[in-house]
Amino acid sequence: MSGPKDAVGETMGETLLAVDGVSLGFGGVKAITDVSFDIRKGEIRAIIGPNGAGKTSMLNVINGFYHPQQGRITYKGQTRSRMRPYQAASQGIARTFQNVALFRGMSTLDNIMVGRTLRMHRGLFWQMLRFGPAMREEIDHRRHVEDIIDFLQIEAIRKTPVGKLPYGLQKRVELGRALAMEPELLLLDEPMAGMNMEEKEDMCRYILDLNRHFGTTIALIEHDIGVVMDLSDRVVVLEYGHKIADGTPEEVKADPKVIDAYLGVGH
Ligand SMILES: Nc1ncnc2c1ncn2[C@@H]1O[C@H](COP(=O)(O)OP(=O)(O)OP(=O)(O)O)[C@@H](O)[C@H]1O
Repeated sequence: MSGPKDAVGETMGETLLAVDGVSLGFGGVKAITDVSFDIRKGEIRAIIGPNGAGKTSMLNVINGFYHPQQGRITYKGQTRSRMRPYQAASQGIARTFQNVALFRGMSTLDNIMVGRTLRMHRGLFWQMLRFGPAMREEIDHRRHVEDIIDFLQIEAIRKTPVGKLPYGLQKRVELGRALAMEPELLLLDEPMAGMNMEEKEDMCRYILDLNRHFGTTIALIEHDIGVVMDLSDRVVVLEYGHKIADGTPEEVKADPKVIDAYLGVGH
């Protein structure tokens, strides 16, 4: 597994997304309380914290799935308190889920093609005729999907129904579907959950390659602290819905609040 990144650190800079004073509750349950942090262009930003800390809720706020009762999200300079997930997607925010969310009966290739639908401009009429501009567009989409299949080294399973694949490969296909949207900001919810050591190392490599070679900004939730420390440029730590720390992996690791709340538990 690679060590901390240096190359990206040099190009990292302007704020891509800012979370400002966000609070989110479900009835009596406060999932997030007055949390602020930013994600800079080109970085890998980890969100960590114990179970129930509000991490997944935060990803859901960022991609428009939940609307915060308080606070705002500013993405590429545009501030919003509400946005639908499809708007987030069309503005370049893609995500994967804690539990794989693929069409299990469909092949790897078709699942990744689904990720392209947002990028298709021609209407159904042209698509049905497979004629002129629609045909050219479909060829472009297929080429893009083939590039993703190459990148993720899943050529051998391109025709396999994803329900038949081992879990680690399903997670890789799900990453492929998110990549098909050509995201500027990629949200990964526990991309390594349930994986063995080798699968984790592979996934780490894909995430780092994506970030380094394609410049994709990544925000990820991950429970494996070793992975977080290796991959991330900066880490935000939540506990019971509150932000308790924010900084480089080294800063966060040394923070007594984090040690008490999180690292102290199993490390
Ligand atoms: N849809 C919901 N309805 C009611 N309560 C919810 C909902 N989603 C989350 N919560 C509650 O909000 C709090 C934060 O949950 P969340 O799933 O965001 O935490 P998490 O840090 O992602 O946890 P984990 O690491 O276990 O996935 C928890 O108390 C959870 O029970």
